[in-house]
Amino acid sequence: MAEVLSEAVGFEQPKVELHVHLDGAIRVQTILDVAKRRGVPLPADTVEGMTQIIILQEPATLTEFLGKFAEYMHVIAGDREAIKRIAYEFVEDKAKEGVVYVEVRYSPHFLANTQVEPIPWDQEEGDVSPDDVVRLVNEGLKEGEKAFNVQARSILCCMRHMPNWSMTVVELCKKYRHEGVVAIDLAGDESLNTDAQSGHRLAYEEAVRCGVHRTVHAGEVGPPSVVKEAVEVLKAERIGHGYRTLEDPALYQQLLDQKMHFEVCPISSKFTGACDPDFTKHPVIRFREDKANYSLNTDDPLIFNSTLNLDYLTAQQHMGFTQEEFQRLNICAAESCFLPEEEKKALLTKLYEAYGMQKSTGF
Ligand SMILES: O=c1[nH]cnc2c1ncn2[C@H]1C[C@H](O)[C@@H](CO)O1
Repeated sequence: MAEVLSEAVGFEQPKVELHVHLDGAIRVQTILDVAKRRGVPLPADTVEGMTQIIILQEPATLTEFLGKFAEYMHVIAGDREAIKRIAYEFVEDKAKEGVVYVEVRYSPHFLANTQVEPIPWDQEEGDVSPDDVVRLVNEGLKEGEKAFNVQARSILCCMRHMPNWSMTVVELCKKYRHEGVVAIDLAGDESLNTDAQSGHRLAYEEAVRCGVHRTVHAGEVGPPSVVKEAVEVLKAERIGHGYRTLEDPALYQQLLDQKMHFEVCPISSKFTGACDPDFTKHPVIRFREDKANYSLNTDDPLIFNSTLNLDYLTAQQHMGFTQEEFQRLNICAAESCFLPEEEKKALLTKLYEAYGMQKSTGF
């Protein structure tokens, strides 16, 4: 897919990306390098070979997609140098894609090998805790920001199937809120667990109490009731994906009225089976027609073998998106980002200038 359209550029102006998983955006070369250094055996020893193993070749289910992380997470998890490296390289990759501001998310527990129960990816116990992971990612992002002139912030993920991790996640959000962590998320398999368990609810209550920003994966493959719960119970300020909101017209209208932000990931939604693979039927077309508040994002470019440009090109070539709409949705993304107000204003000014607009004549 990437090869066919690789020459064209969908939107060349500065972009904002709000929904991308750090552990779904690792370079294959880095996985190979780290595996070699640590002596971890892999089923292939070339970028091409490992890419074929990691990527989803055809539309699948969210559950099948989530299984792909097990192909390589054991290589990176528990290794300080690797964790910092993936964060740094991530910023470099975003700079090349023309992103000026990004919020990148991950589960600190999934990259740890101690103080996490159970220890993920069949690792032996080591000495990298979820707290260490957050510090290492912060360092990598900060160094990347300086080197590549991209503003990068992070979001820490709770995992649907691990409610016992969630209080630690919110505590880490609080601890590192002045070092680049801007919000909490709830990710994972919505199709297995449609009601948020009490561990997640308590963590989100604490987030509200402490002014930690909140986003929730909801309505990606789960029914509109998951979106409703995200908004009403978890007090989500943004919705990850949210496609199935359209099945509940009253809920959709309510979210339109309150200008809820939908973090849309077109290519992802095809490969996870969240949406019809025919892009001309994609929910984001309806979002566009209704002038909803939404952004375009990659989600997990490693596993979809994609780039942000490919998401924009897809919107342009299969859904009739215009440059003007790309500008509008990036301004929506900046307005809905989790930066403090002053920094958000500066980001908006940067976009208005790049797009040649007066702030007052925006959309
Ligand atoms: O699209 C997604 N939906 C739900 N969960 C996801 C998606 N992409 C990645 N994840 C999970 C797997 C990652 O290990 C985790 C944290 O980034 O979040």
